[in-house]
Amino acid sequence: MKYRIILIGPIKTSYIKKGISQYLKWISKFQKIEFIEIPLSGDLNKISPEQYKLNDYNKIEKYMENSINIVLDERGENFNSIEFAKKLDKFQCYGKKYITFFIGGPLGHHQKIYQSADLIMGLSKMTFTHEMVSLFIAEQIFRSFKINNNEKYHY
Ligand SMILES: C[S@@+](CC[C@H](N)C(=O)[O-])C[C@H]1O[C@@H](n2cnc3c(N)ncnc32)[C@H](O)[C@@H]1O
Repeated sequence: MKYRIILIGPIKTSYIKKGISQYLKWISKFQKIEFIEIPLSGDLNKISPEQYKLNDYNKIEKYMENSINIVLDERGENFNSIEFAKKLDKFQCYGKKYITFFIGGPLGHHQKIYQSADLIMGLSKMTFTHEMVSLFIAEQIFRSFKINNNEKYHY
C-alpha cells in the first residue's frame, strides 16, 4: 500500500515546503508516500466557480481508483490523533493499493468528490490554506505511524 497526498495548487511558501519534505522523509521509513501538486485550473475571473471546481475534480478523479479516499474539508468529521491512527491502521487492511488524501484548491472541492469519499475529514472548523493543510496532514500521518508502532514522539 502507498500513501498519497494530492493537492490543488502549488506550495510556494519555503518553510512549508521544507516542513513537508521533512515529514515525507520520516513517513517513508514506515510507508511509501507520494506528494502530488496539481496545477491550478486557470483564471478564477474567467471561469465560473462551478466550472473551476469541476476542472479540478476532472484532474484528480483518476486518483480515486483502487484507493481509500480521504477528502479534507473543514466541515468534515474531526478525530483526535489516536482515533486517526486507528482509522489509518484499519484502512490498511482493506486491500486497496492506495490511501489518498485530497486537499482542495482556492474554492474548495467540487461536490462530485464527496460521492467517492470513504471519509470526509476536518482538521478544525477553521479554514486553512491548502499549504497549511498539507503540512498538518503530513505531520499527522507521521504521528499516526509513531502511535501505531508504539514509538515515542516527543514533539
Ligand atoms: C483554502 S481552502 C478552500 C476553502 C473553500 N472556501 C471551501 O469552502 O472549501 C483549500 C482546501 O484546504 C482544505 N482545508 C482548509 N481548511 C481545512 C480544515 N480545517 N480541515 C480540513 N481541510 C481543510 C480543504 O481541502 C480545502 O478544500
